[in-house]
Amino acid sequence: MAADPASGLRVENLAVARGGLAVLEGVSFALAPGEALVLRGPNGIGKTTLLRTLAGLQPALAGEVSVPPESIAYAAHSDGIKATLSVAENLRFWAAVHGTRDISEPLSQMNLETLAERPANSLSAGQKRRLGLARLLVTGRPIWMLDEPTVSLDTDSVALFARVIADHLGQGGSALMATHIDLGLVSSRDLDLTPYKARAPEAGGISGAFDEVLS
Ligand SMILES: Nc1ncnc2c1ncn2[C@@H]1O[C@H](COP(=O)(O)OP(=O)(O)OP(=O)(O)O)[C@@H](O)[C@H]1O
Repeated sequence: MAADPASGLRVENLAVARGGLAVLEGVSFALAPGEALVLRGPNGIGKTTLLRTLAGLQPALAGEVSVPPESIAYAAHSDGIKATLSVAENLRFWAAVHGTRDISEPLSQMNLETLAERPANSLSAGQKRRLGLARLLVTGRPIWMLDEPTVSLDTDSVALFARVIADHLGQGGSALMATHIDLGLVSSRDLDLTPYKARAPEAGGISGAFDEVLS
């Protein structure tokens, strides 16, 4: 049986793949309630792939994850926004899906009150990003996974976002983030994924045969 999400997230010996090829192998870490962990590593190392796997959007090649995807709220680049619904309708939709609370607090926390009746497809990139982050608040899920959450956000919105994360951590939530900026969170740690880069397939395998055709 899966562990209680309140006891945090443990990942052991995880291997993940993209496009049919192993990207990361042997990834192990723990994320305690109240803690933020920032994934680091060069472009293409597998930060997004790791987040997608933990969120249950794709299967792992190997390894153990201590909590089910239902404990995790994932915010990706595309944010899951319904373009033809208004900001408020988007949040009401997600609140209904997750059986959670009123949307007024998330609207105010992400500074979206004056945009509540605007169709989502008329928002700027940064405003869309704020709506995607407000969605996290209505999920009521304890573990947030965020892929470059501050892209397109202006300085004030980054500060707003950092406050929302700090509140979430203060309430016993946790956050796993791929971000290149320093959010100034007191309790955050870094996890460099570079040492977990999967070994290249053996020469003579499919890619080896492909090289021979090209040469
Ligand atoms: N749809 C796809 N099909 C095949 N390969 C993919 C696909 N998306 C990503 N990849 C490859 O998978 C590997 C891991 O990509 P991923 O997006 O997880 O890296 P990342 O660390 O998040 O990168 P970045 O810092 O650039 O966002 C890369 O080599 C990438 O080229």
